[in-house]
Amino acid sequence: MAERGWSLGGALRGLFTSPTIDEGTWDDLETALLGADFGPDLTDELLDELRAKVAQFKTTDPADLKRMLREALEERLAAHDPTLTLSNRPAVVLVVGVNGVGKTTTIGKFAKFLTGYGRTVVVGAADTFRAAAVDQLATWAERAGVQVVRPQHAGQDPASVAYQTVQFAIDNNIDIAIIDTAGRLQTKAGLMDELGKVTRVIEKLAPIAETLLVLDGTTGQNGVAQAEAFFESAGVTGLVVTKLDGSAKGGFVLRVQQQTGIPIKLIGQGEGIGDLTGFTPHVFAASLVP
Ligand SMILES: Nc1nc2c(ncn2[C@@H]2O[C@H](COP(=O)(O)OP(=O)(O)OP(=O)(O)O)[C@@H](O)[C@H]2O)c(=O)[nH]1
Repeated sequence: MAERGWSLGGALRGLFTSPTIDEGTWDDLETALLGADFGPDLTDELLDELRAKVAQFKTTDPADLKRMLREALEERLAAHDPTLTLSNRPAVVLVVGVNGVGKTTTIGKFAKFLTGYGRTVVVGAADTFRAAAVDQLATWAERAGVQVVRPQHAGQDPASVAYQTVQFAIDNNIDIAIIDTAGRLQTKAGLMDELGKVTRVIEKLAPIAETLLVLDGTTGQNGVAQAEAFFESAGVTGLVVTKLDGSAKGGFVLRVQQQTGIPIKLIGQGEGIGDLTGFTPHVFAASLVP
């Protein structure tokens, strides 16, 4: 398996080639986990658990420690169900997040991903604050080969564009309607309330299958705060972590899922249309600790 930028592989290399587990091993492991953005609490928790296991199995072999680390990560990553619930017809997916985290890009990639599984998709441009945002979504829709519902005039109420998108899906028998929303800071109460309105209006036509919060994988504790605020205002059902490519922050994925209890459902690893994958705990753990 090719090593990912967010893998711990590089940071752990020296550690697991030393002949025996000693105090230096634990110091180096702590540095590697903190550097990869697991955060202090999770890092301590992992170190305590691994020290106990190493003692229990009376091993001094770094290869055993490596396997135990991979297993500890996988067990935690698998504590939440990453399955996307898209069986309603139409399945409505609302995509939310702060500015610039990669919402629109994610929607383009997600539309392509779904059509690859034979699903029909329409995307709705309910980001009506910026004309450029609508054009950007339309460009991604074209690349993905799916239809787009645009606002009928500048500044149209985002809830009404969302409604029209779901109506379009119903009228045209389309499987999945994905709705792009404007980026908003989680601290702006008015904008967060607007998401509640978008949700209520959509639900006049169809239940929302998934509300996906897009998080930039390099934002650390602030990403956790974003997840908590959006969870309260918008009832987030899943997280999408983007920009993991070129970041050394793979630990963020576990940290944000563990601290918020919201499952990670998709992972973005690049700006290309194919750079989105489902989240498979086993595969992710094996990539983190190769
Ligand atoms: N490297 C990398 N870049 C990404 C990824 N996802 C998105 N981007 C880049 O992040 C930037 C912002 O992406 P957008 O999709 O416009 O973000 P947005 O959340 O829709 O932005 P607003 O509409 O302003 O809120 C763009 O330059 C994207 O190419 C990713 O997984 N990896």
